[in-house]
Amino acid sequence: MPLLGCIADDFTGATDLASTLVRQGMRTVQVIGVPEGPLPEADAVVVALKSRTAPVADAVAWSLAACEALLAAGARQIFHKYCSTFDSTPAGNIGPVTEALMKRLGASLALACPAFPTNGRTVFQGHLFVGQALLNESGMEKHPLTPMTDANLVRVLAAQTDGAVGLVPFATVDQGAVAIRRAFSGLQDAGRRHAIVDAVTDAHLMAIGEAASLHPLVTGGSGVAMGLPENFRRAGALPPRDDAASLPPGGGHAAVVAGSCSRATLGQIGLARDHMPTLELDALATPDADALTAQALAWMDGKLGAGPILIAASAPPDKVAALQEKLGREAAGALVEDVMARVAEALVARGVRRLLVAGGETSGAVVQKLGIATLRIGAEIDPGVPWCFAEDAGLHLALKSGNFGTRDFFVKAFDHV
Ligand SMILES: Nc1ncnc2c1ncn2[C@@H]1O[C@H](COP(=O)(O)OP(=O)(O)O)[C@@H](O)[C@H]1O
Ligand SMILES: O=C(O)[C@@H](O)C(=O)COP(=O)(O)O
Repeated sequence: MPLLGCIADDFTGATDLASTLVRQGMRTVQVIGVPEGPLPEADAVVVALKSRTAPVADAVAWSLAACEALLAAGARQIFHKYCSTFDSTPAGNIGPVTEALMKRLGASLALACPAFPTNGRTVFQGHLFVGQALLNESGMEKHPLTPMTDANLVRVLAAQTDGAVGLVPFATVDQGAVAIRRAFSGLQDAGRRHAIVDAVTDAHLMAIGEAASLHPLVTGGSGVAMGLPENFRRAGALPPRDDAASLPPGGGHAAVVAGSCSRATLGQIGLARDHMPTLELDALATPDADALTAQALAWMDGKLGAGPILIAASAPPDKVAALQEKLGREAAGALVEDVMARVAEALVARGVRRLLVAGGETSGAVVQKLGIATLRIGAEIDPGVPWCFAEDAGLHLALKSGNFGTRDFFVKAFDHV
């Protein structure tokens, strides 16, 4: 019976969260899509949805169905995981999904904290920073699907929900769990339904987690989940675990599939070009899924075996914008996702058993195409990106958030499996 039931709005985010929970001593399993049968035995179950950019009604319906399955399995607390860069549109989906879960769980206030200090995401006076830059000057303002043009999270969340949004500021968070809990009560009394919570350090995240021990719903990035396992340990519900991150040894061919257009991923591709056979598909020159897939299939034959290979569709903002102008934002994304999913399927059919996918939506498309049902979580390559094992497919998978990982990530990742 899981103690913590988690609903993640994309697949890289789900492995990021699962990895955090494993590090904090919870046996954690990631389930792909709304669970249909009985849930695997674990301390925490993370349901990975591809709901970040889905229509609001779909995102709400899938999240509620996932919540239902987690509650039926016995989960005592629900965690709604979204991106540490608060990726969303004015329509949602962070606000509407949170509201729907609050109603289902009878929660009168939900905290919202995307901070992930280890990866440079901090929240101060309600403003989200990526490194030293405000969110809207971090490159995220050019994201292909969820451009983030405002760093003021109180304002961003308020645009997505009718529920009033308040702030628990740094000065309160820095005083610890008791002060934070008092601030939650104050906001609730003042009629707020949502509380953006500042956090600059892991100690802040631990204190926020402690203050939320009795909240039926917690929302945020993987960082704020860090403080939740300790609540269960304190209550005597979570025994010590020491084998949480072991996976079977990896083998077979190795490949990277990249569909993220983030600054970090573009840099990683730039470095990997000098280290592995690399194909860069040009979706703008060939805006046709069948033709792009055929190019990739023709190229990969004969390349597999000696070491990892890389196939990328990633492009800089001007080329992404040009393709979107031609096809529309969603159609452009969907076209490239379809190509990358078919490329991944072909790679696996040719013996790839260690597959690294860059990009959240891209990972969702790939994992769905491969028909994977569950993932076991292993050790991290870099913060937020673990190797995982898909038992049903006999496949090691790493799902890299576009923004995560050092510049040599694609090269070093295969030393870890
Ligand atoms: N050359 C391109 N032109 C337009 N869109 C692209 C291109 N390459 C990738 N994309 C799309 O950009 C989106 C990137 O999102 P995602 O995979 O979530 O990456 P990230 O993790 O960086 O957010 C996907 O929908 C992908 O299909
Ligand atoms: O919280 C994060 O930053 C990640 O876990 C995440 O959600 C990544 O999303 P993508 O950048 O779309 O991969």
